[in-house]
Amino acid sequence: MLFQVEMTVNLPVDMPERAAADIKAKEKAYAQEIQNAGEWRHIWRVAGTYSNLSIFDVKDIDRLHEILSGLPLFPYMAIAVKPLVRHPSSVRADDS
Ligand SMILES: O=C(O)CC1=CCC(=O)O1
Repeated sequence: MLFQVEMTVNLPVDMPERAAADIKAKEKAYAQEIQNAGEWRHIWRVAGTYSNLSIFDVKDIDRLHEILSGLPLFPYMAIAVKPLVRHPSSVRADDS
């Protein structure tokens, strides 16, 4: 199943710089692991924001929730999920 996910990060203003750098490094490692596994298909920065737009390809919504709730930045993010289905006018042979 394909999902579009928008994540907006809101770190507390009083979070020490070192703690912020550490959590961002953990987030990157986790995100790259899921990308390499093929479940996190795209991640794009929304220009001018601290948000990303991502596409996930997972077996079900429970797996998506498992991934998202495991994000180190999860406690500091607003997340919006939209399920996607194939568009009848798409010229792509698959859903890549
Ligand atoms: O910086 C972000 O948009 C938050 C984030 C999600 C995965 C990642 O590596 O950073």
